[in-house]
Amino acid sequence: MSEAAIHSAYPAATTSSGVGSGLLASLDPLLREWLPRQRWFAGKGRPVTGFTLVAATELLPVRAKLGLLHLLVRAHQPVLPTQGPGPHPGDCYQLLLGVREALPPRLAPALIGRPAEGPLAGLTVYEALYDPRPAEVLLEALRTRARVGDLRFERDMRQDIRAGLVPRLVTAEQSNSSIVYGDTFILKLLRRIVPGTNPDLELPLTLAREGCPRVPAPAGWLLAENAPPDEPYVLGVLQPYLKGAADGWELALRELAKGQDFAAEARALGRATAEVHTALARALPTVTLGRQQLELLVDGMTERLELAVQAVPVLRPYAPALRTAFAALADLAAEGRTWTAQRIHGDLHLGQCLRAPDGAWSLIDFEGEPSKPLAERRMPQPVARDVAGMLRSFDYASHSVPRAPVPGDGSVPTAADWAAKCRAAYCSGYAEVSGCDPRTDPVLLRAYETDKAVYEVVYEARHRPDWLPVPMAAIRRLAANEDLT
Ligand SMILES: Nc1ncnc2c1ncn2[C@@H]1O[C@H](COP(=O)(O)OP(=O)(O)O)[C@@H](O)[C@H]1O
Ligand SMILES: O=P(O)(O)O[C@H]1O[C@H](CO)[C@@H](O[C@H]2O[C@H](CO)[C@@H](O)[C@H](O)[C@H]2O)[C@H](O)[C@H]1O
Repeated sequence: MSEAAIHSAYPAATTSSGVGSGLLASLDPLLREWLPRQRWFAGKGRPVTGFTLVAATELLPVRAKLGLLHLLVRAHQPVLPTQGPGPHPGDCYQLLLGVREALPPRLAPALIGRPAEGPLAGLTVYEALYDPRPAEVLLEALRTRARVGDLRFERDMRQDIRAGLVPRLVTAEQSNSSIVYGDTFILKLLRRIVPGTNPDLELPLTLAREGCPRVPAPAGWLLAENAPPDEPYVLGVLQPYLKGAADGWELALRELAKGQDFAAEARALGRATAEVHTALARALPTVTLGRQQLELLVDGMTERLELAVQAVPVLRPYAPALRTAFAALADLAAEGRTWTAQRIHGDLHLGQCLRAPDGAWSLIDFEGEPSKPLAERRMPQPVARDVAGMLRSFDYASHSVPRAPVPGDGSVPTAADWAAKCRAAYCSGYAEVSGCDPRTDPVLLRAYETDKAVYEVVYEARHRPDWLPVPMAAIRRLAANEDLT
């Protein structure tokens, strides 16, 4: 499809235009009900009290047989005491809405509703990504570098993107939404949108330029320009699809269930992590963290702990002991220790690692912790933070597979043995490539593992309460200062 065939009717950033507000008013009651049910909705547990339209673009005309609306919508919610001082404008979400007269039965699960009034009155509105046709429009727009209103579709011309690749929506649990095209490319559409350079595009582009093969090189990307406050929004990234790849989490659970160890893969993962870190340190600035910076880092960890205690009160009894892990780091800084910081992945765990059928590992999803401000996610940090994320993940895996009771005579490895072996192998692999074994800095590692476990407690309480016992078990061990490596 040519750019001309993609129709743009609404002016971009239609916050105050008559069409824009009429459109949102008609969608408001439907979105209030539908949005909080989505896996990627970040404001769970608080009602949505209203919406503001940030931008609306008509990718296919809504009065045609099939309409496609691209919306950036700010959802307003009551502010939590833990959110600190404002302003709190509400989270901005990217929505792709299909519009038809009636939904064919195969699209029934995608239904959002039928607006009673406004420009869409009498039509059926649904989640467009379930529908192949709108998904095709997105790929075609990337392929042809279309510009529609303020939407800018870009691509790397060195990668061949064939026309007509068949789309399918990824149904796995994720924080955003992804579409696979013909088992060749995968398009991740970010859901909670923040202005500015998004590391999910920035870091894979940087690594591709560095020739690092551990990350699929972006083939296309979608931006919104001129969105307030005048910084582009990164809305999506197209990357080569690693066909037949399995993620580290699936593989680890499979091996655990069979009673097999995972040390060889853990070592390969350590090597892959170090390759990525080494390339990032080459390409982007590194800084030295001295006493002052360390104090800020430790303050951040401590503050996150305090907020977590308020949000998830079962943490409270462990808080004093957990604080000592952070204080020990501050003590080292006070003695004059310094650390190097660089750009890192920021939310590394087994689910972010894909093993191709040939055994090669790739890292994906460089968005960082989605709940953190973008500026914080893009700050140089010690590599120990990513390492700690992976170490936590081996622990998560070992606690997630129900196993028959083990004899206790050492003949069958316990979950703890399994995780310990993975941890050691991962650190050895990391050291083989980087020349630096993360275990030689146990205070830093412990502080980051504690910080991560605290994050996980909040994450699980909010998104998957059944999983809460997994990070809580780690919290108990970290608080008891048990040897983790
Ligand atoms: N390049 C890729 N090749 C194959 N599968 C991928 C690729 N990138 C992501 N995936 C799969 O897509 C899903 C979502 O990817 P991810 O980037 O982690 O999204 P999110 O940030 O929404 O969690 C994961 O299940 C992952 O395994
Ligand atoms: O992959 P995302 O960017 O969506 O990351 C978030 O969700 C993860 C869960 O899907 C969560 O990871 C936690 O659970 C994993 C098992 O499902 C485990 O491997 C990780 O170690 C654990 O942290 C992640 O923290 C969150 O940011």
